[in-house]
Amino acid sequence: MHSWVDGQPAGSVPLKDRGLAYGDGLFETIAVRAGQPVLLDRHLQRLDEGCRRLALVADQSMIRSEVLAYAAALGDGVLKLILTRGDSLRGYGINPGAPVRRILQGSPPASYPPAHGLEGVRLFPCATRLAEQPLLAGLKHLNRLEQVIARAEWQDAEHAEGLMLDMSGRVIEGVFSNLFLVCDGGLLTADLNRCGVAGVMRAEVLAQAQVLGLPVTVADISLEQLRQADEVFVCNSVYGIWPVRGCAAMSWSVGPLTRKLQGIVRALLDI
Ligand SMILES: C=C(O[C@@H]1C=C(C(=O)O)C=C[C@H]1N)C(=O)O
Ligand SMILES: Cc1ncc(COP(=O)(O)O)c(C=O)c1O
Repeated sequence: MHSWVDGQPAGSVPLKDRGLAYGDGLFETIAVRAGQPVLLDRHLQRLDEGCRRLALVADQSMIRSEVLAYAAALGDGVLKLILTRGDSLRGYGINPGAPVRRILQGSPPASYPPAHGLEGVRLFPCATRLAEQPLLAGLKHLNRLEQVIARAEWQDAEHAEGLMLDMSGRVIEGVFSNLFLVCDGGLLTADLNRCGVAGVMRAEVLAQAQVLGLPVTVADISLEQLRQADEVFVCNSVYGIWPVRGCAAMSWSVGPLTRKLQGIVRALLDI
């Protein structure tokens, strides 16, 4: 399907776009089923928070309308929404008059091997560490070089995702997913106030855990806590939940809490 730029079919953006020059913008990757964007409110909430923190002035109701119209035309697939701070010729200085640019791209449904969800995955232990930057932590901004470098660390099919630590060795997330541990019947996921992306699926899993009455802890996680977890899973907005069976010398069984949450998320994503 054709991409849209500022609500019009288009295949390119100007060379002066600040998203290209500086990664000055935000993005959302949204699963679309039967013409409906899945978890749209959560995506738009994160985008709104990103706009607030980056002082990007965007018309949120126009964005919602465009996403709904684009998703309806896409049917089933993945919708990528990019907002950039528009154009500037050179220099970091912001041109307050430049309107925020809206880019919508559609792609077919993700084609991950079904075994990832059924049998679980292994994580590659990435050497690339996440830098701490509280100003940007949690946002899905366009500067994703750490993930690009980390994803280039493995090519084999044995590893479906990578494990990323911060500079102090804390366990943070996957390269394109968030990470959960099941410990003593409750969920533990990393505090993302220093680095990491606060995923929409992570937020949904936390909300579902609350509905199920599960104890939830958001805190710093050590490698030793990861090793001793009863179950481990990763999640994102596109594939839902993958149980994790191993990472380097660590291994886990696929357990009942992971399966329960996976079932709930599968129903949402219709997969
Ligand atoms: C990096 C993108 O999006 C992330 C990656 C995936 C995926 O590959 O499964 C899913 C959702 C996003 N968190 C992208 O370019 O869309
Ligand atoms: C670094 C990182 N963490 C987590 C996620 C998961 O985010 P979401 O659940 O919003 O797809 C992504 C998705 O791109 C990501 O790139």
